[in-house]
This record gives sequence, structure tokens and C-alpha cells, in this order.
Amino acid sequence: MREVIVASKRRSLALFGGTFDPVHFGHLRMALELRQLLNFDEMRLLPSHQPCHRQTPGVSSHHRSEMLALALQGCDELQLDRRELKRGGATYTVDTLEELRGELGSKVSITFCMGLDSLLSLHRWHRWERLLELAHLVVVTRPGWHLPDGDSEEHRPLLELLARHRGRVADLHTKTFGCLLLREQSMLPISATQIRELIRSGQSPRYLLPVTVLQYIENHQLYREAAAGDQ
Ligand SMILES: Nc1ncnc2c1ncn2[C@@H]1O[C@H](COP(=O)(O)OP(=O)(O)OP(=O)(O)O)[C@@H](O)[C@H]1O
Ligand SMILES: O=C(O)c1ccc[n+]([C@@H]2O[C@H](COP(=O)([O-])O)[C@@H](O)[C@H]2O)c1
Repeated sequence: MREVIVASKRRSLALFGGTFDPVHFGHLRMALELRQLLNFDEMRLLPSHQPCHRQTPGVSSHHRSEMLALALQGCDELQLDRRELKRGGATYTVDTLEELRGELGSKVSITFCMGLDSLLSLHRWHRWERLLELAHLVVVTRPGWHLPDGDSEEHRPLLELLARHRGRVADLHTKTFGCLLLREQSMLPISATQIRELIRSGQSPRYLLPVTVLQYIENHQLYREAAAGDQ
């Protein structure tokens, strides 16, 4: 159900970052639903250029962002933001948020959205404690992934962060940064790993991703070889 936002509403920008190797309907549905259900003024998909935390991507950031552009064609509700490619070098979310804050000033609400799998490694992200000084975080639970229990030594910083910053939907529109929300939202059970594996084994990933993206993959003969992280 769409939630009604009262009090003084600020302009709100949401970002959905990813490797998008390749983009699929799981990403696209999630981004659209978050924009609609949480009432963001803008939702941008943000392809990462050179992720330092994983062995994939298997294909260049140019190909990954071109596939995203095709997937978003004709959709007014989602935008593509190529700033991480333009910046070049290693991609860190904190740099992107600092850049956006510099451009937008302090009055716009910024929210970075992610799946629960991403949250579980947040305490290893570059300058992770700065993230909530720049933006809100919205985390969507993902099938097969659970919050760690209180005994987990490794995840203690994360659990403390959750306890300190836990917010409500209205906070995303009345404050400009600093709140962390967990959302239980349906997620299509699709992963880019699954799509790469299907292609590599000669099977079709049709109906898991937009047909324009599938055509691009076929035209450029992408994903026929295993990427380092997929072996
Ligand atoms: N099916 C899905 N539905 C909604 N969100 C997803 C889905 N798959 C991934 N995400 C989220 O999208 C963001 C970008 O994910 P990413 O580009 O790594 O996709 P992925 O399918 O998980 O890829 P891979 O299998 O290569 O790890 C992450 O925050 C992740 O949690
Ligand atoms: O900044 C970091 O150190 C960092 C570490 C891991 C992931 N991220 C970001 O989290 C988003 C999802 O990452 P991924 O690997 O699931 O595609 C994407 O925008 C990444 O740039 C960022």
C-alpha cells in the first residue's frame, strides 16, 4: 500500500546501485516498486564502474550501462546515472554520495537502496560509517538472506548501526540523511549469476530480463566465457 507522507516534504532522490552484470527484471521491478511505494521524486539506477569487492563483472562497464540504458528505454519513472563510469577508477559509494551532496546541497533527501545481501557486508565498504551522514539507506530483504543474530561478532557493528539509525518511511521525506529502513518486499527470484550461467551452458535466459537486453547480449556475444568470479 502506498504510504501517505505528511509534514514538510523535501525533494527526494533515490539511488539503486549495482554491478548489473547484466540488469534483470529483479532489479527493475525492485527499483520501480521502491520509487512508487516510498514516493521518491526520482529513482536513479547507478551502474558501478570498477567494483573492488567482487571478482565479477564479466563484461565492461560500457556494456553494462548500455544494457541498462536499453532496459530503461521508454520508462519515465527510472533514470540512468552514469556518474561512476565518468569518474573512473575504483568505485566507492561514499565518493558518489559525497559528489551528489556537493551538487544537490543539504536540503534534498538522498536514499541509497540495496538488497539484504549487500547490507550484510556494509561494514566492509569503504568509509562505511560516513554513508549515513550523507544519505538514508533502504534495505530490502532477499529470499535466502537473513539478518545475523545478536551473537555474531563479525556483524556487531552492523547490528549497532541498525539499532542507532532505524527509521520510518516518513523520515525519508522529512530528513535528508541518517535513517536506515528494512523493507519486507517481494523480490523476484532472479540473479545475474543465474543468467550468466544459463548463457554459458547454452540455455536461454529469456523472460528473466528485457528482450532488448537479451538482443544486446547476443549481438555482442557476451557471457559465453566464465568470468573469474563465476568459475
Ligand atoms: N532479484 C532481485 N530483486 C531485487 N533486488 C535485487 C535482485 N537481485 C539483486 N538485487 C539487488 O540489486 C543490487 C545490485 O545487485 P547485483 O548487480 O549484484 O545483482 P545480482 O543479481 O545480485 O548479481 P550477481 O548474481 O552477479 O551477484 C543489490 O543491492 C542486490 O541486493
Ligand atoms: O563503496 C563500497 O565499498 C561498496 C562495496 C560493496 C558494494 N557497494 C555498492 O553496492 C551496490 C551493490 O553492489 P553489488 O556488488 O551487489 O552490485 C553497488 O552500487 C556497489 O557500488 C559499494
